[in-house]
Amino acid sequence: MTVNVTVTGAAGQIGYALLFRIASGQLLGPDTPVRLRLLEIPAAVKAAEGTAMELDDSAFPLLEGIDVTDDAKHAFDGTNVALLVGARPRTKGMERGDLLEANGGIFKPQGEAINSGAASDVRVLVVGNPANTNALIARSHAPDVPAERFTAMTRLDHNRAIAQLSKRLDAAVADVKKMTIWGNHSATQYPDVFHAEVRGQNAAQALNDAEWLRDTFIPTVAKRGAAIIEARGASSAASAASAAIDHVHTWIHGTPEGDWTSMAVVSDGSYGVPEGLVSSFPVVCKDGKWEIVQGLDINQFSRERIDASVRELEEERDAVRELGLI
Ligand SMILES: NC(=O)C1=CN([C@@H]2O[C@H](COP(=O)(O)OP(=O)(O)OC[C@H]3O[C@@H](n4cnc5c(N)ncnc54)[C@H](O)[C@@H]3O)[C@@H](O)[C@H]2O)C=CC1
Ligand SMILES: O=C([O-])CC(=O)C(=O)O
Repeated sequence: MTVNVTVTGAAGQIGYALLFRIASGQLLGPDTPVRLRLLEIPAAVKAAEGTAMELDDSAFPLLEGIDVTDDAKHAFDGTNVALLVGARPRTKGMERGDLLEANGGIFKPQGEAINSGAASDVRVLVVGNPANTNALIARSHAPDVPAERFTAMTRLDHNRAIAQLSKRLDAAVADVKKMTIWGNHSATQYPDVFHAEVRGQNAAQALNDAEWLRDTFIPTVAKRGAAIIEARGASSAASAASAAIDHVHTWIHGTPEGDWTSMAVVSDGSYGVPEGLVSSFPVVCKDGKWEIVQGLDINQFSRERIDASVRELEEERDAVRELGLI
């Protein structure tokens, strides 16, 4: 059956890297036809139409149709997978906190449109920053959609952490399992290697280097977004699109046996993260559903870092509450 996929911010740099991969079957699999709905602001509709022309020109066998619109209601009508990418990206020198107000207004009407028109199986991934809190806003305006369908992206952080660890241990990326990102998709995020495994061995033990972990690994992963901006003069785009593909593919098709992934999901109170916050956890996916991995032993070092990132999420929640956005 054909799956309707909505992409917001379709004319942006992530959109440009993402759409061709969706249309080629990498999001949903090689047997699933897809219909795309591209949502943009009026000023960027023409550019999105240009991308749609290129999608046509690629003659993707799985692509059944493309609609470009500036109307959120139309964009989300009957949607099965909604990728909320459109937002104001952080530019040089800008703090993520500044983004809250600029982006909050976008995600309220989009949540309402998802609530009123999306398919009953809709799955939502928020990529646009501040992703966790934007997901919180969208979710709070979609009371009829089950909370577990709203997620935010920390898969890029997860992939960055795997890449850094595999380099350090001279291991293949595929040899790293059970990486975890906790908390917010921001510089306070906590990439946790204490439960990770490299070639079957505990990663923290394999590293045996608390200093590198604390002073190099964690800040490198947590500040990678800023480092890319510094280097490219623009924020991560192809790697972000790749992580969005990974996130939804894993959600639908499942995590491999003996592994898990990281997703920011609506907290049920697990690991002391207040209920309702959209926070990153280790999750396993099966049959199109995610579940937080339970029972992990959290040491003091990890506890402090998880708590700090969760505190930031609470502050963001309080700020958008004050702005009347939730
Ligand atoms: N969660 C994550 O790991 C990552 C998140 N991001 C975030 O993703 C977002 C998009 O990044 P880029 O594509 O590089 O930005 P971009 O500026 O190239 O594109 C954003 C697009 O969104 C559109 N847009 C703005 N408001 C909209 C609305 N209300 N409805 C529909 N479209 C709208 C703009 O017209 C623009 O075309 C940014 O917020 C960025 O910070 C980027 C990298 C990683
Ligand atoms: O900070 C940004 O705008 C881009 C971002 O989220 C990342 O690269 O992780």
